[in-house]
Amino acid sequence: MRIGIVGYGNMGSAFASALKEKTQVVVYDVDPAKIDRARQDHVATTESLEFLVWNSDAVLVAVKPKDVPSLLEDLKGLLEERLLVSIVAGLSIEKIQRTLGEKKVIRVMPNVNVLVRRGVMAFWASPQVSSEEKKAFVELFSSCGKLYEIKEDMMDSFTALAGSGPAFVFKFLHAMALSGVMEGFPYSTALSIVLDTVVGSCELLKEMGGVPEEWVLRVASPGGTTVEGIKVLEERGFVGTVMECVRQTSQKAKRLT
Ligand SMILES: NC(=O)C1=CN([C@@H]2O[C@H](COP(=O)(O)OP(=O)(O)OC[C@H]3O[C@@H](n4cnc5c(N)ncnc54)[C@H](OP(=O)(O)O)[C@@H]3O)[C@@H](O)[C@H]2O)C=CC1
Ligand SMILES: O=C(O)[C@@H]1CCC=N1
Repeated sequence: MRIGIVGYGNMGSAFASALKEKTQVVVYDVDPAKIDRARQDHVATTESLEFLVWNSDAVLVAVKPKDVPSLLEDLKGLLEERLLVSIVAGLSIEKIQRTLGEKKVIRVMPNVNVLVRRGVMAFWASPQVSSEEKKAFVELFSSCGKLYEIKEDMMDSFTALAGSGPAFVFKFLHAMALSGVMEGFPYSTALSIVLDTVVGSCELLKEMGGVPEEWVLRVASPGGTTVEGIKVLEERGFVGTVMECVRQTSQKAKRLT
């Protein structure tokens, strides 16, 4: 499955870097600086959308929601039997088909971790996509990380948890690293300590199983240090704040396009 990527920004470049190891990839971007960057990254480029489509089996749409309407108009009439893979947040298959007609569309919600082949992605295919095409898509995109097939009505929730999720994790990492600075460590040392702690905790949970709260109790010794910190998180509504953060993010996805 040859892939043509429209938009070489954060996500287009992440997918290009992962997919070019597995298949033929060509990218197109309206910004000449992005085309230059793609060339520096040794990714094949084109300055023509037509060329990109004609030389692809699947076209990956990686532009911002505001740029989608005009791009879909440009793709109309070009796509023919090719697959359209959209990673645009909040953009339903129905909205895409309203412009393009009943084309083959796979809606994907990835996250930036595709850059290191550890993406967490969900997808949902329109009925026009054959089981062979779906299989080929799954095989290829699995090289970018983990794929979940979910119903389209859960896509906005997935966007909040996994698509935006890395930003929330990075905010937490920064907060912990700053705490380390307050305790007297240089920022870089504090960040390294925090990263190792977070990665180790995730690996422990994945390997040993159980739910996070069980492990909280294993860390928090009776009358010890940890429980003092937990009390502050409880008093300041940490869990509720995170839940509201995900809910607001998910709701925004519904208003995006
Ligand atoms: N960033 C993330 O972590 C995630 C993003 N997404 C989705 O991925 C999509 C892309 O996001 P992101 O990579 O961050 O965006 P970026 O702005 O980094 O990249 C988009 C690129 O597409 C270019 N572009 C705009 N219009 C066109 C066009 N008609 N043809 C070709 N290129 C065009 C833009 O140029 P210019 O800047 O000049 O407009 C820009 O270089 C969004 O729809 C977003 O919802 C999904 C999951 C995660
Ligand atoms: O912030 C956004 O709109 C996109 C979608 C998920 C992550 N970034």
